[in-house]
Amino acid sequence: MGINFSNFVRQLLGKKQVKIVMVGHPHAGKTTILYNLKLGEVVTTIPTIGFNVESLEYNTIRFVVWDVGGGDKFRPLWRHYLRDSQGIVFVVDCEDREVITEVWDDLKMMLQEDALKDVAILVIANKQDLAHSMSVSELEDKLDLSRNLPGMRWRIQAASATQGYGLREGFDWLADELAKK
Ligand SMILES: Nc1nc2c(ncn2[C@@H]2O[C@H](COP(=O)(O)OP(=O)(O)OP(=O)(O)O)[C@@H](O)[C@H]2O)c(=O)[nH]1
Ligand SMILES: [Mg+2]
Repeated sequence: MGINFSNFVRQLLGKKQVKIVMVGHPHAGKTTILYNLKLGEVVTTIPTIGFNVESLEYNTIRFVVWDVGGGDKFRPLWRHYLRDSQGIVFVVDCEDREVITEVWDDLKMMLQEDALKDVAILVIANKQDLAHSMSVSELEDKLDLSRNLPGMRWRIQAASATQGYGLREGFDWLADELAKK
């Protein structure tokens, strides 16, 4: 029979639900991304105090996406949000070449935790619509993901949350990776 048993059970029980946590520097575009994917439109945002959480439906998966404020006050709390997540979306404002290192150093430390060794990491190289933004290859050099995340699943996706491109491709990759487990 061609039917896979776990898919069959899933059809009976409903979609597989996974927790995704979106982190990044303040102003990187996390909330804009969340609501673009949820509502299909660009909403006016204010800096997130605490978090927003929304569910997004994919074919066989329901993402529960936590968009956590990037401000200094909230960054120490990322670790708690990340703890039981299956996917991490790291959003980078590619127009800003200075701030990335500091946030990446924090996140790299958190990713050392054993509980996170199986997470899939989607890096959104956001604000590609701006003339002087870093390209994907420049960002890849800066983050040095192969060296910093040995053995982990990751992808860098060029995107513009305000223009609406790149987001679907990135989250499709995440859904494919997480459907495998
Ligand atoms: N040009 C451009 N602007 C963007 C893009 N994505 C987001 N923005 C703008 O960047 C600003 C900050 O976006 P937010 O989504 O609030 O950023 P955030 O990462 O949620 O910030 P915090 O909640 O403070 O952590 C807003 O003015 C957005 O319209 C993009 O792809 N291109
Ligand atoms: Mg926000």
